[in-house]
Amino acid sequence: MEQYIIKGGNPLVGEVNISGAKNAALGILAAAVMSNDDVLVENMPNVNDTNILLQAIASVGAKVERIDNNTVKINGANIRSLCIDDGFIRKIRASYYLLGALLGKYKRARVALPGGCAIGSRPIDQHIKGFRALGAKVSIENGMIVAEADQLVGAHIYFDVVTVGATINVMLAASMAEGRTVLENAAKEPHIVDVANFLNSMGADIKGAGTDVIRIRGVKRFKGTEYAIIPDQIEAGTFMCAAVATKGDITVKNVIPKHLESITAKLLEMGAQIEESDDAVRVVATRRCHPTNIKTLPYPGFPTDMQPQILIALGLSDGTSIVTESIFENRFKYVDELARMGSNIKVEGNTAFVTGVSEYRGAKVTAPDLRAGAALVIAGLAAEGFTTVDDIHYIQRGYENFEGKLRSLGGMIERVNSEKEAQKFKLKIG
Ligand SMILES: CC(=O)N[C@H]1[C@@H](OP(=O)(O)OP(=O)(O)OC[C@H]2O[C@@H](n3ccc(=O)[nH]c3=O)[C@H](O)[C@@H]2O)O[C@H](CO)[C@@H](O)[C@@H]1O
Ligand SMILES: C=C(OP(=O)(O)O)C(=O)O
Repeated sequence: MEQYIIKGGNPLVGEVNISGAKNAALGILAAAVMSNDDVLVENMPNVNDTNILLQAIASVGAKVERIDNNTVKINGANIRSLCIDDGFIRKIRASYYLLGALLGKYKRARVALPGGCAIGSRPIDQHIKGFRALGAKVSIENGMIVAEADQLVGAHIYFDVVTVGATINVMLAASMAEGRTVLENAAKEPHIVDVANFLNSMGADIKGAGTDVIRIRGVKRFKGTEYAIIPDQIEAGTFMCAAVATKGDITVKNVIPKHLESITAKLLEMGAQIEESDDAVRVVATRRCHPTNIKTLPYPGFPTDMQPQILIALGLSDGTSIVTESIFENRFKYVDELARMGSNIKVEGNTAFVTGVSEYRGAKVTAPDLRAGAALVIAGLAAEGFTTVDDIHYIQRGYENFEGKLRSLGGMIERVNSEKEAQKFKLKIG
């Protein structure tokens, strides 16, 4: 099993290019099959989740052509099966976008129930409610979500909770329904806007994405398009927190600073210096950071996908912070792992009381999920001594060339496959 070996204690310094947003890419790649013409998607993050989705798209007959590392051409003209199920697709969350896309285009689909990070119960009732409101019959049969409709008809849908997945999924299906759909209490994340912009570039008629009311007029068919995915807000935020945790100086490049505002605001409160330009943000941290309180919220609030990474920095602050996780009920599992590194954190329900320690000490830890895994890597880079992070396949789901980017900032990190390789790395860097 692959693991990361890290020798910590060095500030991370330099510039890093941020990849395309995983959570936008997943919606966009699924949506691409709705056109029968060529769709070129640029700035696609080359990560396990996008690769699994592309394999699934290809397995039902869509043409998938890799142009280069971050560009793919998709043509959905010859889709021959509307049933998507394999061991891999069951592991990712965004498999459910194929349901919305295929239901919209062909009025029926069967897709395995989604997986994704085990961070809470993650129901899909709002997706089902939305599809049903459009006139589909939806059932769960042997681990598959089955949706079919004689005709999809636009509807007025009020989501009971603010949900990214259901907003995108119902938007996909409604974009090819008859007539008008209004989505109320819609999620406003940048990737919702990106998926809507992508659909519009194929000929959809979607207005209001980025606000909590999205209005969609269904169209009969989509044309081809060329589209570049937005930069990844969460990857950028992860490197920004790494700068603070390691008392470094990192410029994240190819970003949209507006998307990072909730993260920037918290890092400023923690005492970091921040410089913004049109498409870059520099984070400089010269001394131990200050504590602050954080509550995760839907956009434009502080993202739940950034909670573990900022908590790693707060765990080294000069006081006590309160971090409240309001989106997923089980997103503090990594705190037990961090305790092995000498942290002082107490979790009660959805709240973590984080008392800063002067340093982390290297230890052997296991990544429980994607963002917590990345957070433990940052802890390792900030820690004294060697850290081993196991189960790094979680991290590879969503970070492109994570260790390469960290190395370019001076991080001493190696991906190894055996104890022998681990020892070799340790001997090399001493
Ligand atoms: C692939 C992808 O884009 N994943 C992101 C997406 O996940 P995902 O789309 O699964 O998350 P949602 O925004 O849907 O979930 C938000 C909240 O709504 C609840 N809920 C959701 C759907 C539903 O039908 N019923 C329901 O009750 C969830 O349990 C959760 O408490 O948004 C999350 C919140 O920003 C991020 O952490 C994930 O990285
Ligand atoms: C939770 C995440 O992803 P997913 O919804 O795909 O599990 C994430 O990206 O942090």
